[in-house]
Amino acid sequence: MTSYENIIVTRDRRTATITLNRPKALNALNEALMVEVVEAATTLDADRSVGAIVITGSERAFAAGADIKEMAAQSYQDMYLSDWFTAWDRLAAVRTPLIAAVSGYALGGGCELAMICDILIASDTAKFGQPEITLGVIPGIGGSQRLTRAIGKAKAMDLILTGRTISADEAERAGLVSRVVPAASLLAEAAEVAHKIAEMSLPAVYAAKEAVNRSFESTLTEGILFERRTFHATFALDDRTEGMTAFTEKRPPKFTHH
Ligand SMILES: CC(C)=CC(=O)SCCNC(=O)CCNC(=O)[C@H](O)C(C)(C)COP(=O)(O)OP(=O)(O)OC[C@H]1O[C@@H](n2cnc3c(N)ncnc32)[C@H](O)[C@@H]1OP(=O)(O)O
Repeated sequence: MTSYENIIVTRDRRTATITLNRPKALNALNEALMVEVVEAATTLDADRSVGAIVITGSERAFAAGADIKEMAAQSYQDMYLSDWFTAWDRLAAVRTPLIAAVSGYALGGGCELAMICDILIASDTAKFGQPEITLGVIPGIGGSQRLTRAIGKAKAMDLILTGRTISADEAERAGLVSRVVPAASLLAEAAEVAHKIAEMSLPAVYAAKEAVNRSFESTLTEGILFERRTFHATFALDDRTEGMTAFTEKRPPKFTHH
């Protein structure tokens, strides 16, 4: 496994965990950290023995946002010519399910990173927000789009225009978070979810993730057709035969991920 400066990557059975590790800066997302997260996630995504990836931070901060100190000296030309933040699109293209395990601050880019993930598990200490407006800028890693799709226009406008921070409970009520757990059990809960997903048929999991994500990109009619055709395609899988046979034989399935 590659060694990294700003993240730690660990493996456990068919799952992996990427831990953001810039504690002195509350895991602020500088360019180096961004490149490392994207490289680690795409490498794990290409490894068929990995069925789910957890992304987490520390107890105090998942990530306190994009690195303000790094951005402060940048000009418009720097941002535009380098297409700053475009690397995060490669994380969004990862096919392996991504589970964000969020404790403490998930602000600005930190909240946006969590929203790129497929399942967002928060500890009861988590705080979410898009405070970019307080810096004279706006979200830049998809916050205005993903937050609005997750919690609706009224609430997204409230957070993005005022920069206010919300608790884990408010985030769960708003639909941003899949579940809220005590801080002490956050990583165990995320690992359990990851292991459960990783036991499923990998191609069926990829197909399910793709179908859900398609709902954000298409009309209802197109999305339903995409789902139906993808469902039909699962009948080509050995795992589909195994799953249905195992059910009729009243035993757990043994998926081979084919
Ligand atoms: C612009 C786009 C597109 C996206 C963005 O994400 S912009 C950033 C959005 N995030 C923020 O505005 C949050 C900034 N951070 C804070 O408001 C506070 O740090 C806090 C409320 C999260 C925590 O406050 P606390 O008093 O507990 O801790 P600090 O002493 O303020 O922070 C510790 C240490 O971390 C550095 N830090 C924190 N956040 C960032 C950041 N986003 N970028 C760079 N550095 C950050 C902070 O400066 C301090 O380090 P020093 O002691 O060395 O100054």
